[in-house]
Amino acid sequence: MVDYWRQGSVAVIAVNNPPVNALSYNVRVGLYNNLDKAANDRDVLAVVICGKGRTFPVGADIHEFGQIPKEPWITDVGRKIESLGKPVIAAIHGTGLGGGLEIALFCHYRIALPNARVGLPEVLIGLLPAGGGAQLLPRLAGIQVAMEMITTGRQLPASEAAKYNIIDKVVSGDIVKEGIEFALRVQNKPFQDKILRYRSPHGKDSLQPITEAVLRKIKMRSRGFYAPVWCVRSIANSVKLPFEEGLAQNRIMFQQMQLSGQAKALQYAFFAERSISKWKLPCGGNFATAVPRKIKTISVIGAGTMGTGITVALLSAGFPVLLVEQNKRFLMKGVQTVQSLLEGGVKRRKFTAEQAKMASSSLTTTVDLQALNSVDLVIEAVFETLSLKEDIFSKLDKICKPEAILCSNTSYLNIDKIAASTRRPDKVVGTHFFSPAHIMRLMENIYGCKTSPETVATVMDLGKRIGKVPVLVGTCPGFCANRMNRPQSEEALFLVEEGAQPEQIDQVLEDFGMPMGPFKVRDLAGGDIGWRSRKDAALHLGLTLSYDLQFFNGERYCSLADKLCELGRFGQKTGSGWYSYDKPGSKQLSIDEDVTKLIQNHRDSLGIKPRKITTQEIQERFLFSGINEGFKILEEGIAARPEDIDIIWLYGFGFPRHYGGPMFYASQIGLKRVYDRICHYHELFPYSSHWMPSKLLQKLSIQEVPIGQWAELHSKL
Ligand SMILES: C[C@H](O)[C@H](C)C(=O)SCCNC(=O)CCNC(=O)[C@H](O)C(C)(C)COP(=O)([O-])OP(=O)([O-])OC[C@H]1O[C@@H](n2cnc3c(N)ncnc32)[C@H](O)[C@@H]1OP(=O)([O-])[O-]
Repeated sequence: MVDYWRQGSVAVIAVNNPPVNALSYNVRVGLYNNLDKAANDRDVLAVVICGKGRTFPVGADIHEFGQIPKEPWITDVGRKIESLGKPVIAAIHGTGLGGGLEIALFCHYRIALPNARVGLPEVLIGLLPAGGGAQLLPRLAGIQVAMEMITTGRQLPASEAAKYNIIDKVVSGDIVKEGIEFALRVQNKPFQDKILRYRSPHGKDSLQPITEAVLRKIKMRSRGFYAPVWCVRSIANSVKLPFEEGLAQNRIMFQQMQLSGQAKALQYAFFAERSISKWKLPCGGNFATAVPRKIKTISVIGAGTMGTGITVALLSAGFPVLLVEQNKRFLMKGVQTVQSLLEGGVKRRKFTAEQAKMASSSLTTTVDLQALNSVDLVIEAVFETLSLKEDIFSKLDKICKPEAILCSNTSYLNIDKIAASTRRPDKVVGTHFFSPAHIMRLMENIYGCKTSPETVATVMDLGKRIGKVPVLVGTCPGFCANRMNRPQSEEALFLVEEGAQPEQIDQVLEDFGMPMGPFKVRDLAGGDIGWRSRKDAALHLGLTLSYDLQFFNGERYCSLADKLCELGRFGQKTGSGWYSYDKPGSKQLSIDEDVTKLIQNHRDSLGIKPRKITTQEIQERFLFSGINEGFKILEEGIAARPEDIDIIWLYGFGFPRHYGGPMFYASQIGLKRVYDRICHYHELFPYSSHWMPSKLLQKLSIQEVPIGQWAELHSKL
C-alpha cells in the first residue's frame, strides 16, 4: 500500500492504494514505518511523499468511518514528518484532499502540477479536518482563506493555492521526478522555519469579524446544516488554543460529528452518487456489459424553455446541435434565447466568452425535419401531449438513419407508448431534463420495456459528458421525480384548503432545508402548464374542471390552483400567482391579500372551517406522501435502489443533502414511525390513494431493515 525507494540521497514514499490512495489504516501504518526508515537511513537527506496512479492521497478512507480511527492517525504521521530532521516534500498531482492535504501541510514544502487541485472537503461529508488542517492552514494561508476553504470544501487549482502560499512551486512534467529535483535543491538548506506549528495564524486579530461574516453566509447558504459551523469553531481553535490542544479539541469534535445523522446522510449521498452509474436493466443488460454508441451530432426538436436549455447544455459541452422548430418565428426566438443563455453563462463564469462564441458557432437550425437524416441522436422537447410526440417520433423514425437514437424530454408520458409509434423501440428512451436545463444537473433517463442496453448506455454516458448526474429509472406515469412530487403538491393544496396559508407551508419546508417551498415553485414553473394538463385529463374523462370539484377520478381534488389560473395568475411570468410580484418575470414577491381572500372564499364555498395546522403536520404530509410513493416506486422496480431515488431528489429538487434524500431521511426517522404516520393519514384521508401504505415499506418497517439491504431484501420478497 506504500512503496519506498531511494534515488541518491532522496527517499521516495509513494502511497499506492487505488483508486484514489485513500489514507486507510494500512496506508497510515505504511507511511509511518517508511518515514521511520527514511529517518534512520543516514544516506537519506530529503524525502518526497507522493501518490501512485491518478492522484495524491484524497483523504481518510470514508469506508472506515463510523468506528474510532485506529492509530497511527494522520496527525501521528504528521508529527513524524515534522520531527524527521530532514526536509520532506509533498509532490501533488490529481487531487490532494482532506487528510492528504493535511499530510502535505505537515511537510516542509509542497509542489504541484498545474492541473492539480487541493482542498479540505470534509464539510461535504458532514465532518471537519481532523488531521491538523484546521490548525495548519490558518498558519500558512491565513484565517480568511482557511475559513473559505474549510467551510465550503472548495478545491483550489494549484495556481490559486500557490497565490495563498499553500503550494510552494507549480511544476510541470513528471511529478515524482520534479519532487526529487526539488528535494535535491533543498536537502542542505535549513527548514525548521517551514514547520507550521511554530507559526501563528495570519489575521488572528480579525478572527471575530471574519467569523461573524462567515457565520452569516453559512446561515443563508446551508439552513440546518451543522458541519460548517463546527468547522468555524475548529479554525478558531487555531487562534484560541495552543497547537496540540487545538489538534486534540478538533479530534474530539470530529469523533462527535462522525456519529451525527447529518454525517451519515452525507456519506450515504457520497457513495449513492457514485453508485447510480452502476445501472442494470430487468433484461440483465448493465453498465459493465453494454457499450455506449459514439455520439457526435445531436438535434433538439422544440426551441421553447426546455429545448433551448438542453441545447445550451449540449453546446457548452462541445456538441454541435441542430435546433428544429415548426416555423421561422419560433426558431428565431429560440436562437435568441440560446444566445442570451450563453451570455448568462459567461456572466456567471460558467465558461469564457471565447467558449460561448465557440458554442454559438456550433449551433445550426432548421424548420425541415428531413435535415435530421444524418444525426446520431435526437432529443424531442415539444409540448407535453402524447399525440404530438407520437406524430413526431413516427416521422423521425422514417427520416433518421437506422442507428440513430430517439430521446424524449417528456417529464410524465409513457415511453413505451411513444416508442410504439416507431419501428425502433429499442432505440427510444426518455431523457428528462429539469428546468432550467442548462443549470439543473439531474438527468432522469427512462427506459421502456424494449429499450436496449446499448441505448441506455449511450444516454447515461451522454449525461456524464454534458456534466449532468444521470439516473436510470423505468417508465410509469411521472417516472420517479414527478410521480413522487405529485402527492406532495396535492397535499400542499389540501393543507391550504384545511387551514394553512401558502406562505406558512413554504416557510416550513424552507426551514427544513428545501431551496424553495411548493407554492413558490409553482409560481416559478408557471401554474398554466399543470392547469393545461389537468384540463386535458378532464377532457379525456368527459369532465370539466369546475370550482366546486372536490373529487376527480374518484380521488380527492382541490380546485384552488384552477381558480388562480382562471384569473390569469400563472405566477412569476404574469406577475401574480400564489404570491404577487413587482412585475411579470420578477422574483421579488409579496403575500397577496387577494389570494388570502380567494382561499377563504374557497373554504366558505365548500363549508370548510379552517383549523390550526402545525409545522409537524405540514412536514409529515408533504414529505411522507412523497416517501410512500418512493417505496411504491421501489416495490414496482421503477427505481432499482433507494440511492437512485435519493440522488434524483438531491439534484432534481434540491432536497437538503444533509438528510441524504427522502428515502435515507425515512430510514433515519425510523421506518416504523414513517409507516405508522402514513397509516394515520390513510385513515384520515381515505379519498387520497397516495396515502395507501406501500407494502414494501410495511415489510421493511417490521425489522427496521437498514437502507443498504432494502434492494436485496426486496428482490427476495
Ligand atoms: C482526517 C481528515 O481530516 C478527514 C477526516 C478526511 O480526510 S475525510 C475525506 C476527505 N476527502 C474527500 O472527501 C474526497 C472524496 N472524494 C472525492 O471528492 C472524489 O472521489 C475525488 C477524489 C475528487 C475523485 O473524483 P472522481 O470523480 O474522479 O472519482 P470518484 O468516482 O469520485 O471516486 C473513485 C472511487 O474512489 C472512491 N473514493 C473516493 N474518495 C474516497 C475516500 N476518501 N475514501 C474511500 N473511497 C473513496 C469512490 O467511492 C469511487 O469508488 P467506486 O465507485 O469506483 O467503487
